[in-house]
Amino acid sequence: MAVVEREKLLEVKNLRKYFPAGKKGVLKAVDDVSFDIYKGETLGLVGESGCGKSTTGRTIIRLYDATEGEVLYEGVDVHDKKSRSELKKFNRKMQMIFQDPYASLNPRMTVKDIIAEGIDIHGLAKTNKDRDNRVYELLETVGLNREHANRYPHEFSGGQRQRIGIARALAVDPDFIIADEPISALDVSIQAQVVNLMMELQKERGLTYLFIAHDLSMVKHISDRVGVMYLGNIVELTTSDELYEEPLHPYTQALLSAIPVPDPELERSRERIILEGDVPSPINPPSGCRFRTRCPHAMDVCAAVKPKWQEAREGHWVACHLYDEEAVKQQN
Ligand SMILES: Nc1ncnc2c1ncn2[C@@H]1O[C@H](COP(=O)(O)OP(=O)(O)OP(=O)(O)O)[C@@H](O)[C@H]1O
Repeated sequence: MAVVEREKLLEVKNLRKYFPAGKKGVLKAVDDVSFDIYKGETLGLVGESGCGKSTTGRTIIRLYDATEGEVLYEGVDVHDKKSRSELKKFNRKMQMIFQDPYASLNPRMTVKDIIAEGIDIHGLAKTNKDRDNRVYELLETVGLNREHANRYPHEFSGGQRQRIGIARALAVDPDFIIADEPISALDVSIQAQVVNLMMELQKERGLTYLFIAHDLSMVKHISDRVGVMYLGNIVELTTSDELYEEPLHPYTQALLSAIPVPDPELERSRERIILEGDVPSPINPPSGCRFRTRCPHAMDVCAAVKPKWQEAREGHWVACHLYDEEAVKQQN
């Protein structure tokens, strides 16, 4: 895939986001994460609940300050102290769509005012009529219509509310959108519609997406490349096709084995990989490797030395001692 030759829009370098966690010290929600996103691509980010996907997205867009590391947008660090006007410029380029279309829209505002918020902040409409027309156009872009403009969020279904959230994000004509589990709260029948809408908008407007999700099958459908997060780290990153066909990390293999396939015959014959223990929490991370049953090293090496982040094959990155013999040797 030509992705590797494309121009970088975003570079995330050694990003860490720690939260204070009482007497226990710090909670390492994001712990040294690095990746690039190329212009016009969709990078999927998957992993179990609590692994740090949302915190990564929120830190990139500056909803949180980074504890350490850099986020370069077109080569400029978004976390550097900037003037108000520079920050405003960034805010226009990067937008976010949230998981819960019920909670993320102000119930007291009309759809028109919700969508026009960014238009107002950035002074994009010269007159009220211009403002209205922009809102009507955006409603039509996301598959709603102008009659919806004066209604309130509670009058809409989940899928329609997510469309309103998308229209709100598009109102300032961004280049980059972080979609934080935009379909998780929706009925399965509606999920594909929202994903298809996002893909159409990407094609029409040249958008770049960071698409955060639980659902691995939908992520494959929308993403050019996919990163797998585990306990605040990205453990594997490659093209969507390669990740699903030849996953290297035992954690990715386990996540993929949990996706049911429609063919009952095939489903019965598949090996389902069971991960040891509960979903790990960064507040109390497991001391040994959770993948030891899959790993010939079968030792606590992961707890002692973090596996190196390396390109195991061209464009296919992984952090696992299965592919880091040097670290294993040092431990022996
Ligand atoms: N504002 C915060 N203050 C303290 N801890 C937080 C905060 N936000 C997230 N966390 C913690 O950071 C860790 C990562 O959370 P995050 O929401 O990023 O995970 P996630 O992978 O997006 O999970 P989910 O899919 O459940 O949203 C969790 O342990 C969470 O409890």
